Amino acid sequence: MSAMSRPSPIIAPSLLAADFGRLREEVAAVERAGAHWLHLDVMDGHFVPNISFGALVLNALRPHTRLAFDVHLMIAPADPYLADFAKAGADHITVHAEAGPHLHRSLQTIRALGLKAGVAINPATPAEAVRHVLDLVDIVNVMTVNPGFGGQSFLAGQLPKIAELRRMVTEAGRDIRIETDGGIDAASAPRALEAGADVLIAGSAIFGKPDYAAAIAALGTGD
Ligand SMILES: O=C(CO)[C@@H](O)[C@H](O)COP(=O)(O)O
Ligand SMILES: [Fe+2]
Repeated sequence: MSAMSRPSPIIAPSLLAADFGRLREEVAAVERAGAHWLHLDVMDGHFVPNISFGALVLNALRPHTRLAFDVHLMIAPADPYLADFAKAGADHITVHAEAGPHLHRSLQTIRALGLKAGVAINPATPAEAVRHVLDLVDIVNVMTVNPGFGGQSFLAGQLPKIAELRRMVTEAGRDIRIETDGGIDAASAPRALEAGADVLIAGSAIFGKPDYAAAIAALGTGD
């Protein structure tokens, strides 16, 4: 699809790259700058080698923004915490296919909580891993870095997987968003969109820039 005919992507700034001493202001700033969703990376120091923040931070931010909270759980197991994140204000909860032990059950639980359900897959995980849960998901998150840290380089080898997932989603005939997560900047964004992603998650490429609105515009248009 050409850039001309492609619909505008959803832009989801990743809070992981924000100034943690000024989270409320940072969220307000990306909302003013035109962000569509806020991506919240929850890390447990076990499933991934880093610890970020948990439901208390979502709860504290929830009254201060209308942005949808797109919560990316990099925790294992996730199930004992799903209700906490729902209560704290998550709109979407994404769990990793690799986090186990029962992906199908985790997705059922998220839906039963009344939220949009997402599945994320690591770079080494094939697209096929999500085929049998496509009837339960609203979002597929394709990790374009190894999860755990912001500021890593985009793994272009994941582009064929994004394209394969786009074909699978089209065949499934369901309205499922495909996120590309990690290393997204003005150079990689158009490649991910061309492959079939429709949600761009970006931390450093937005919060690392002085002008958030310009940074968001640069991702959406590839300028
Ligand atoms: O889930 C993750 C990392 O595990 C991402 O959401 C990153 O936070 C994206 O950061 P950048 O690569 O855009 O800096
Ligand atoms: Fe993420």
